Amino acid sequence: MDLGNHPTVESHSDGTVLTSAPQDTPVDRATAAARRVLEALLLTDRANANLERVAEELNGIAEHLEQHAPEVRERMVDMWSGEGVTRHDPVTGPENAIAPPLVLAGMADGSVRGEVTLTIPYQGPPGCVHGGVSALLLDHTLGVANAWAGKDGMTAQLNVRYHRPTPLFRPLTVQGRQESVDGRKIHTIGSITADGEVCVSVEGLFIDKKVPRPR
Ligand SMILES: CCCCCCCCCCCC(=O)SCCNC(=O)CCNC(=O)[C@H](O)C(C)(C)COP(=O)(O)OP(=O)(O)OC[C@H]1O[C@@H](n2cnc3c(N)ncnc32)[C@H](O)[C@@H]1OP(=O)(O)O
Repeated sequence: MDLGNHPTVESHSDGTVLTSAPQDTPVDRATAAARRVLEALLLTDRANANLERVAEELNGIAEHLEQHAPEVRERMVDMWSGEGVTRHDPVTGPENAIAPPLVLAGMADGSVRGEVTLTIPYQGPPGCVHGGVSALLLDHTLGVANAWAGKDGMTAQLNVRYHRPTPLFRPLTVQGRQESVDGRKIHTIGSITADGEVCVSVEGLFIDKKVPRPR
């Protein structure tokens, strides 16, 4: 992808935040509220007599947002301008309601890491994180690790090993690190740990390829 100018381990200090932490802006507050709605819908009593009204009100909000939406092409240009690269993705994006969102920092040793606690919308097995969600978090984290290392690409392979169930409702540490670069091939590894134990580990092969930003 064309990531534009972004911090790298060569140019920035230990602990540099690489993704967009949620801010106190209307769009971030609205997205946080949507995240809260997603979770509340899963948790509320199925017999809640007001669900019909909830559906009407949520559809009303969606209609309002749709009425104020520019053409998708135009919106995409705006989305990918400036800092946009980390504001809308499904892992770290504060503007994306399906993102937890995970905040990642770059370390002086070349790794990137962040902490996140996942809740009911990300459930796979009872009380545990869905394996696809873990793969999503790690794919993106490896992508950010590549950007931090200064050579990024597109995922060609992601080999995922699930060592033990990944718990919901507990702090998880997500990390990634570029291992080596061989021409256009980039090898990157990562893991999700809970209470110091590895739940998921990945090895990724990325290929250096630039997908231009919409203009
Ligand atoms: C702070 C800002 C943060 C911002 C950070 C944001 C991070 C976002 C991270 C998101 C990451 C994603 O989800 S990316 C989206 C998911 N991935 C994709 O959609 C990729 C779809 N696939 C493709 O576009 C393509 O197949 C590519 C790019 C992977 C490769 O195509 P290509 O460019 O034509 O390259 P090609 O000539 O085929 O291959 C080049 C060399 O790589 C090898 N190769 C290619 N594919 C594979 C493969 N799957 N497995 C093994 N080897 C492979 C070839 O054999 C060849 O080796 P040799 O003959 O040279 O030895």
